[in-house]
Amino acid sequence: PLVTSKELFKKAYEGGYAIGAFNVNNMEIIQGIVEAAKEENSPLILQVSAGARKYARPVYLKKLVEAAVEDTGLPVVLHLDHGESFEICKACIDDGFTSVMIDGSKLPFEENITLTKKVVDYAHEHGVVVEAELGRIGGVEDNISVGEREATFTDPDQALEFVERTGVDSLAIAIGTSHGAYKFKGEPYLDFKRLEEIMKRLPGFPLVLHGASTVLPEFVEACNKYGGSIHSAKGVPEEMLRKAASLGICKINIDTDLRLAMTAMIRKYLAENPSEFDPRKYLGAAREAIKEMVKHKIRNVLGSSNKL
Ligand SMILES: O=C(COP(=O)(O)O)N(O)CCCCOP(=O)(O)O
Ligand code: NA
Ligand SMILES: [Zn+2]
Repeated sequence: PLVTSKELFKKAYEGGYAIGAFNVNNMEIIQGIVEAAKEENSPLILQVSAGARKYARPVYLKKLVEAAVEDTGLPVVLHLDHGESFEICKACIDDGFTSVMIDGSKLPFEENITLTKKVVDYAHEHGVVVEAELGRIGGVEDNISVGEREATFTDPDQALEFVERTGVDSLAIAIGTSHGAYKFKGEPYLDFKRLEEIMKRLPGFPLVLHGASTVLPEFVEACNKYGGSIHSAKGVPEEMLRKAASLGICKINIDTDLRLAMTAMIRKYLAENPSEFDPRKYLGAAREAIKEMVKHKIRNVLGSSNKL
């Protein structure tokens, strides 16, 4: 069935593990992710960005996720990733999503609170949970100085006030990650001191880590071996993610690692099978690559195997 993340996060917090939140854009990606979670007996969040809704059109993604739930019997959270307006959150809630993110992190503090509270009120009326964001998760190429770090990372006192005033169910925090494949120019760094300060103020409250792909080198190399050109790509070491999962981080967002695994596999397949032109061959190989990547994340990063 489709479920909210409320109980999943509570168990994850107490159990010292995290739930994977994987972005979906088409059938093969959904199938690969869900097959992995089934085999690992793991709770799962499938998340849809605004870009995915535009690419696949909402009804296709909704029906594909419903098909995955029917086919596997898995409890799945269907989550809107980075909703930027009340309207898109409302549309997803009305469309049967069980969780939405309202990302007001670009707004001033008070406006983020007002917008988030409006979404929380509507969502809670409909039995849906809400994730918000405080602090700026960097863009793709951000490499920020200490000064900027203070300005963009989540302030622990503000986090407490934000949660109290909005009633939000989970909070995406900024402690050094950024979206995409180019997260760090220097050494990877997550501000665990800041995470612990936030946890002190919000004991037991589910925190969310965005920009949590590792950008595994073997997949970047495979992309480049078969015609790709991806350079200076760097992500969050899996050791750091395991530490975050053992702490108050209950949801870990992963998209880039799936993109790299899928792209490497398709490039490799086409290079090694030049006379093949049946899309099921390379899309099927891509599906397998997604499945293996998600199983790896569940086992090696999230710790959510056999937690269903
Ligand atoms: O935190 C993350 C993923 O972080 P990652 O890039 O480290 O995997 N996410 O929230 C996923 C962002 C996906 C963006 O999707 P569109 O291209 O459709 O806008
Ligand atoms: Na955790
Ligand atoms: Zn994100």
